Amino acid sequence: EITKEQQAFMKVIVDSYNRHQIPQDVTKKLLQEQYSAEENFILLTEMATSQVQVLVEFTKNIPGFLSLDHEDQIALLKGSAVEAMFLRSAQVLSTKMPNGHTEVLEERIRNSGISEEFMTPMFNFYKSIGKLHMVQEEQALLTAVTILTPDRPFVKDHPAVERLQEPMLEVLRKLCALHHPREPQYFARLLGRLTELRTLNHYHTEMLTSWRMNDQKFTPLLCEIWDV
Ligand SMILES: Cc1cc(C(=O)O[C@@H]2C[C@H]3CC[C@]2(C)C3(C)C)ccc1N
Repeated sequence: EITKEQQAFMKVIVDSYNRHQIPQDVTKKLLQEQYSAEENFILLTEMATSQVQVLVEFTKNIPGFLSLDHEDQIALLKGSAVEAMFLRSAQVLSTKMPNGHTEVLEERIRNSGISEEFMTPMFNFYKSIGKLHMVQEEQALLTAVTILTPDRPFVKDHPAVERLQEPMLEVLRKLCALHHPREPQYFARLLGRLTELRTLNHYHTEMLTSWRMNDQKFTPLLCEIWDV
């Protein structure tokens, strides 16, 4: 079963995942600020910016990450940011939010200048994540596994990243068996979500381009992480 050192390893990741939540003031604003496409976009920009900050803090605490080649650290962060954000917001939307917040956030996302063709795959993903009823340990480890994907663009030392990702996949597999004993395929379904996540990268790039075209303003951090 899960060994002592795997438990310690998992605790580091889960504590970091829970410690770095999206600041309350951002989620509070979701309910307060008035409701226009412009205002909604500004809120999403704040949310995305704080999600990137949370992502960077979480990533730094993944055991072994800071001992990777520095350029590979950046390549992994930039390559996984969108997926980690969609994962985090899917979890926020499907569990964390006090009831009532979810609908408001969903409405604001739907009315923020994101065109319909990206909305559908995005919300389909949110629904498919919600149906999994992941426990928080699984959410934290799945996010860490996503960040440590060796085949991101510009990653030089693949084997070094694989050596970090493998033990995480092993713990995640055991967790799934532990928390979902009657669903032997649960782990496979979880990894299947990562494939679905990759398709969202493409839609996200289109979202950024269409926002850019409408001359919407981005924050420096979002420009840096997505080279826009
Ligand atoms: C450059 C830029 C990017 C985003 C973004 O990616 O938002 C993410 C897409 C969905 C998944 C996480 C987001 C915050 C979301 C819930 C809107 C939002 C605003 C903005 N000015």
